[in-house]
Amino acid sequence: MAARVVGRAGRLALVVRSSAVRLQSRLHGSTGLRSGSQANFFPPLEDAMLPSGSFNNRMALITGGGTGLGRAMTATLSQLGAQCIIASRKLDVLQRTAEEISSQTGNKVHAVQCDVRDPQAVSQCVDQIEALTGLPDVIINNAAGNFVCPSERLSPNAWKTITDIVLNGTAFVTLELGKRLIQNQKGASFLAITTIYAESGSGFVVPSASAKAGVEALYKSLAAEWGRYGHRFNIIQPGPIRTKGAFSRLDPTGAFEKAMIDRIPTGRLGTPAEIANLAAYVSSNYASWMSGAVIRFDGGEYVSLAGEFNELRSVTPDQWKLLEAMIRKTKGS
Ligand SMILES: CCCCC/C=C\CC/C=C/C=C/C(=O)SCCNC(=O)CCNC(=O)[C@H](O)C(C)(C)COP(=O)(O)OP(=O)(O)OC[C@H]1O[C@@H](n2cnc3c(N)ncnc32)[C@H](O)[C@@H]1OP(=O)(O)O
Ligand SMILES: NC(=O)C1=CN([C@@H]2O[C@H](COP(=O)(O)OP(=O)(O)OC[C@H]3O[C@@H](n4cnc5c(N)ncnc54)[C@H](OP(=O)(O)O)[C@@H]3O)[C@@H](O)[C@H]2O)C=CC1
Repeated sequence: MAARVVGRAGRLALVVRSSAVRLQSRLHGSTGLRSGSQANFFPPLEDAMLPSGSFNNRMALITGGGTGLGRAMTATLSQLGAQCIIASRKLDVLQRTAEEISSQTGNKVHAVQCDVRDPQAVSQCVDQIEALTGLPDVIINNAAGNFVCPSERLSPNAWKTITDIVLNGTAFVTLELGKRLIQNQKGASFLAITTIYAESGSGFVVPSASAKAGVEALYKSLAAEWGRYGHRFNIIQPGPIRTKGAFSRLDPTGAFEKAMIDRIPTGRLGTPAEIANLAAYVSSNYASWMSGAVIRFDGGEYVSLAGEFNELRSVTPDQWKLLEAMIRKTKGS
C-alpha cells in the first residue's frame, strides 16, 4: 500500500515537474516561469521622490559614496539640497564622482579619503569633515567589502578584512561621529546599509553575513540608547541591485543572475535610484519618528526564498485539479 502511494506520488511529482519545465522553457527559455513578464507591473521610478529642497542646509556623510549604491544616494541627497561628503579609500574615484554630481546638482560634494578599518584615519576624516562643513546631520554607513568563498577556503586575514570593513568600520565611524555630535548637542540620522542575509545568514558569504548581523545589532542597540541625544538609527537591507562592486565579487561569471531574478516575486533587480529614494526618505525629517527600523527592500526575494511551498508557483491549473482531487480523497490520518 505504502509503495503504491509512494509510486503514485512519485509519478505525479514527475508529471508536475516535467510539464512545468516544458511550460517554463516555452515561455521564458530554460528556467524561470515567472521572470521578466511580471516586472512590467513594477516599473522602477528613477526621479527623486521628496520635495526639492528637503535637504537644504543639511550636511550628509556617505561612506563608500564614490561608487554603486553610495554614489546613487549621494546624487539624490545632493539633488535635494544637501551638501555631501563622500569618504572611502580611493581618492581619485571619490573626486571624479564628487565633481560629476556637483556639476549636475549645483551643490557642493566633498571627497575625503578614509579607510574605515583604521580608527585613527576615521578620527582624522571626521576632523576634516568638521573643518569643511561642520558635523553632519545625516550619516550613511554604506562602505563594505565582500566576496563569495567557501568558508573552508577563508584565511584569517580574509575574515578579518571583511569584518574590519563592515562591522568595525561602521562602528568606528558611528562612534566617532556620535561622540562628537553628543558633545556638540547636535542630533543626527544614522543609516546602515546591510543585506537580507544579515537576518537569515548565508553560506559562501559568511564573514559578510556575520559582520552585517553585527551592524544590525549595533544600530538597534544605539537606537535605544542614543535617542536621548537626538539620534535616530535605521537599517536598510537591500536585495540584489546591479553594481560593479557587488556583482563582480558575488557572481563573477554572471551564471547566477537569471536564477536570482526568477525567485524575485517582482521579477527584476532593484535599481540604485530606488534605494537612493528610500535612503533619502529614512534620512529626512519626514521620517523623524522612525528609529530602530529594519527595512527590507528586495522585491520580495527574502520571503520567496523562505517559504517552503513557494516552488508550487510552477504547478499549472490542470495539475492543481489533480492534486486537489488526491487531497480530497484522503480520509483520516
Ligand atoms: C548570485 C549572486 C549575484 C549577485 C548578488 C547580489 C546581491 C545579493 C546580496 C548582496 C550583498 C552584497 C553585499 C556587499 O557587501 S557587496 C560590496 C562589494 N564591494 C566590495 O567588496 C568593494 C570593496 N572590496 C575590496 O576592496 C576587496 O574585494 C576586498 C574586500 C578583498 C578588500 O581589499 P583589500 O583590503 O585590498 O584586501 P586583499 O589584501 O586583497 O585581501 C585580504 C585577504 O582576503 C583574501 N581574499 C581576497 N579576495 C578573496 C577571494 N575572492 N577569495 C578568498 N580570499 C580572498 C586575500 O587573499 C587576503 O587574505 P590573505 O590571507 O591572503 O592575506
Ligand atoms: N549591490 C547589491 O546588490 C547589494 C549591496 N549591498 C550593500 O550596499 C552597499 C553598497 O554596495 P555596492 O554599491 O553594491 O558596492 P560597491 O563596491 O560599489 O561599494 C562599496 C564601497 O565601499 C567602499 N569601501 C570598501 N572598503 C572600504 C574601506 N576599507 N574604507 C572605506 N570605504 C571602503 C568602496 O570604495 P573604495 O574602494 O574607494 O574604498 C566602495 O565605494 C554595501 O554596504 C553592500 O554591502 C547589500 C545588498 C545588495
